[in-house]
Amino acid sequence: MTAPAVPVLNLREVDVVRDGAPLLRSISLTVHQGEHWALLGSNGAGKSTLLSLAGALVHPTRGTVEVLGRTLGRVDMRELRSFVGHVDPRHPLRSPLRVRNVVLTGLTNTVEPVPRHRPTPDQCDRAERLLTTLGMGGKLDARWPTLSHGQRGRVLIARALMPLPRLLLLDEPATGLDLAAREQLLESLDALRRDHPELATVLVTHHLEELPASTTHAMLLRTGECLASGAVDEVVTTDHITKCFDHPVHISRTDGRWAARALRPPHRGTGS
Ligand SMILES: Nc1ncnc2c1ncn2[C@@H]1O[C@H](COP(=O)(O)OP(=O)(O)OP(=O)(O)O)[C@@H](O)[C@H]1O
Repeated sequence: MTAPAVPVLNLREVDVVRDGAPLLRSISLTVHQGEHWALLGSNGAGKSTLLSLAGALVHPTRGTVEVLGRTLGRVDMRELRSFVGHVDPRHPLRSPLRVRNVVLTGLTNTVEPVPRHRPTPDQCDRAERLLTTLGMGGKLDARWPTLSHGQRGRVLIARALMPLPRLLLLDEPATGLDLAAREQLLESLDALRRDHPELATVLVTHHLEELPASTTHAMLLRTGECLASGAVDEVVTTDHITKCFDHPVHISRTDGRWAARALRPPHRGTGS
């Protein structure tokens, strides 16, 4: 009998308190390889705080957080971080690096290339393959400042994947994208998940329309507490989302994708 795989991420009864304010309360979450979680909730619900725990950027105030089997507080957080892909849409690159070189900075986890670091031919091939999977194969030599927001987002995902992370964290990756760019990004994420079945991902968003069809699980956060968590079709329901956003909405799923529509109060006619 094989031993059960160690979860990629495991939070048990986690509280985060900052300046006396509870940001997360009693959160438990277990993510296994091959699972693709959506973290949903309104502004200030605690999604980014939870993602910071998963990315080994902050410690919990109470409870236990294990990232890739290592317990926060007992490991070198900086080293652990290098095994987690974290896509930050506010990537602070200013120089006109070529796309392939932006992706290679993922190996050193730096914004600019490290002067004496020479990637191997295998690593260069891998950067190209990732960019191709993400639909950027035609832009390998384009310069960073010339890319659109959507193209930058896809390059940053390839960059985060360079060190072969087992966990990829995506903080609102579709924010600010136009319709076509959003759809391309979501298709790229679906393709990535197909090509890397061992990868686990956690994606934060406010918008159900920004969930890739390959999403397998979801957690709903409301003012720092977990409202529902588990298989996506049991969690992303009209009832749960209405409670989560404190607003009456109707949720539908078509061809794998979700849509939310606000319910209006019944129209009162003026006649009779
Ligand atoms: N260092 C801090 N000290 C005090 N409060 C904080 C701190 N960091 C975040 N907060 C507060 O914690 C709450 C949760 O923040 P967080 O960024 O995790 O929410 P979020 O769900 O990601 O929100 P959004 O969707 O708006 O990005 C917010 O009310 C925020 O103002």
